[in-house]
Amino acid sequence: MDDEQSPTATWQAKHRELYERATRHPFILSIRDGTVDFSSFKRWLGQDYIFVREFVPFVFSVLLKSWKESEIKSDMEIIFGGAAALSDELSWFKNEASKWGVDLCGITPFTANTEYCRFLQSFTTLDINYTVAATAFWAIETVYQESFSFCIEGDHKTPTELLGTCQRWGNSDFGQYCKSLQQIADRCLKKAPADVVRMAEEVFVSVLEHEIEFWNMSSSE
Ligand SMILES: Cc1ncc(CN)c(N)n1
Repeated sequence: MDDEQSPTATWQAKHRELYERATRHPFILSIRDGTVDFSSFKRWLGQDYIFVREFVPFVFSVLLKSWKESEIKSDMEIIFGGAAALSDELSWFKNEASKWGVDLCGITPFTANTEYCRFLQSFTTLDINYTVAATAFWAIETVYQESFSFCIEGDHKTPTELLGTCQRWGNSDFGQYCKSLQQIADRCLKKAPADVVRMAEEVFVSVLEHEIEFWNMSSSE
């Protein structure tokens, strides 16, 4: 797709500074240069497990909206693929937590996580349309894809213990999946009325802000 006609690519350029703060956060840079504090990684792991549990109903609500509102059948299949993968993802968190000695039952969500989860919940209502929800979904997945793929690209010094985590979201299949979500969002945005496009852009910015806060929370004491 031509970038000039892609609303999502236009926003990535327009909000470049914020976008870089979300996808090149110091926490991610510390993984890539090998200086990461493992206690920060463990904090991220426990908090992200809580987030992903909340992400499940969010993704299924996007799936439901696509079934109701999209005339393109492949949308549902792509989103269902993402939804189905979440079961494996939760198992991965449990496995990883036991490797790192993180007790997932004893974790209290930090404020940044609670606020992000509340934001996710706000999309599950019927009045939020498919275009806006699909844009949020694309943005959430893409921040992780761009962040973690950077940790395994080029001349990285990512610790061996963290390579599996980085590959989970940084692998090329996940990158392709994010591109498919971007195409869905772009197609919907191109035919959406101006107020919906405006709302979707606000949602894109909010996702970036929540992601930055999530990294901040993970990397601070
Ligand atoms: C905070 C956050 N953002 C995105 C993802 C990718 N699903 C995640 N696991 N956690």
